[in-house]
Amino acid sequence: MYHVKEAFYTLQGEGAQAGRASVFCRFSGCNLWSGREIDRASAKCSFCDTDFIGTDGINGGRFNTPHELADHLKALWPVHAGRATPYVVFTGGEPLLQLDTPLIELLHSDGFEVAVERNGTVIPPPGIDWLCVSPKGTNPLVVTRGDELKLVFPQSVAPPDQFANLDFNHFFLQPMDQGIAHKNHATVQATVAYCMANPQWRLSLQTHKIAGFE
Ligand SMILES: C[S@@+](CC[C@H](N)C(=O)[O-])C[C@H]1O[C@@H](n2cnc3c(N)ncnc32)[C@H](O)[C@@H]1O
Ligand SMILES: Nc1nc2[nH]cc(C(=O)O)c2c(=O)[nH]1
Ligand code: SF4
Ligand SMILES: [Mg+2]
Repeated sequence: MYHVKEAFYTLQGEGAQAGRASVFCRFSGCNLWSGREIDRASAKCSFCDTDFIGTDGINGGRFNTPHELADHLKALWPVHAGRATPYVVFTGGEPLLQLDTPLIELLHSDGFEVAVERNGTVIPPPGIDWLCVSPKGTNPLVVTRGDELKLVFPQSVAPPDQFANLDFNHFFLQPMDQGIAHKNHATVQATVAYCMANPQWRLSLQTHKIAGFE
């Protein structure tokens, strides 16, 4: 049984694939936070910007089999998509608590590329086409390779230096959203300054929030 908070068609807003049309599947639940505000301060990840409790979001629900969920996600990709490769992004919550090989294989057999946004503390199944890892505080990474490392910045206990030599093709810093408009905000300025002083790192802005397309 899969628990999905919400699923929707949009553009990837962040990182190296920003701007790409994507079906998002947001799984319910996370291993680093209950999702309840009352637990936030004591959670292993305390700056989360997402509601991932329950299955009550748009196109959310419980799915008994990988076939059911794959069909549900496939139906969100536009029929007249031309030459674009269909793309699904699994996020959450922590998607690797639920994503498994049968679901990945079904999506592959229908031509989808499969991407994952993960916190790095859960071992992924094989076959994922695009792995984004976003380390959280001192929670140990169980896998230190992937396509992109996207660190929310700043985290005092997780400075970028700690990750700069890991086996990734892209290194991004994403300003921590604290519910304040991005423009001219001190966190964005600090992130820009860090990337300018350490050009291995690139700026990732959450474009869906800035442009308001979601
Ligand atoms: C909500 S998380 C879900 C996936 C997974 N649990 C993870 O943490 O990577 C999706 C992305 O949003 C980022 N994120 C979460 N809270 C944020 C915040 N307050 N500001 C900026 N990015 C944030 C995460 O680091 C991650 O890259
Ligand atoms: N448009 C859009 N892009 C995203 N990239 C990563 C997201 C996430 O919450 O994992 C996200 C999201 O929530 N919306
Ligand atoms: S690990 Fe990801 S989903 Fe879990 S609380 Fe942190 S940002 Fe949110
Ligand atoms: Mg998000």
